[in-house]
Amino acid sequence: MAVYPIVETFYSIQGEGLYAGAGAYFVRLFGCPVKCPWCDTKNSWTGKPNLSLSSDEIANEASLSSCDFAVITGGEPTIHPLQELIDAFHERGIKVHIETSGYMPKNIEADWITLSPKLHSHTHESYLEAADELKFIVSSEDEISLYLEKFGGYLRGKKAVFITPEFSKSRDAELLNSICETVKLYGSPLRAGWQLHKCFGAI
Ligand SMILES: Nc1nc2[nH]cc(C(=O)O)c2c(=O)[nH]1
Ligand code: SF4
Ligand SMILES: [Mg+2]
Repeated sequence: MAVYPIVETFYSIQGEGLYAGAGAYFVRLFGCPVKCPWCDTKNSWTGKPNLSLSSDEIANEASLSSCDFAVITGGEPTIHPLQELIDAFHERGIKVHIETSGYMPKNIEADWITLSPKLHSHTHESYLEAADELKFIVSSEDEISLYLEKFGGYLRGKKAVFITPEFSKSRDAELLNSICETVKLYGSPLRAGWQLHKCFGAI
């Protein structure tokens, strides 16, 4: 049975994306080769994991909560062999959402895929095609244009494409205004994104 390096597991509300506001069981796996300078979970790739848990141990703990779905995040969770963990959740009737940057080629089947490609890192085509929703994390107006130039060909058919301010810029009036103007200009599937859990003081 696979054992996973864990930063933390917790039951909270999904703070991001189309499922924002729903109860979700989070599994934050350790390790990320992408190393974004503004990463808000640097403890997921610096230092060491806090514990190791098997797929059954993780899914058993989640099944004690009332969650409909688990969110496997990181770090970059897809550097680990995830299918066994996904199957363990499914055996217990829990759906699985994955948060990835698309760093690895897609080799898993999940119920929902949130892809947050990064401008400085390679994004595998397989995730760009399969993702249910996209999330562009932006630090400046220029980055909004760069994301749309680089990934504009993949927006069609997505359930939503969020443009979300990087957390230290989440009160930057100029950047927020640029996000609103971009959404107004292009329309669907673009949406202004936000981190709801941080407004609620949740993890
Ligand atoms: N509440 C909550 N929702 C989240 N959605 C995506 C998260 C992530 O860190 O990937 C996250 C997170 O860290 N907390
Ligand atoms: S891909 Fe995600 S976890 Fe990895 S450094 Fe970037 S923001 Fe942090
Ligand atoms: Mg987070």
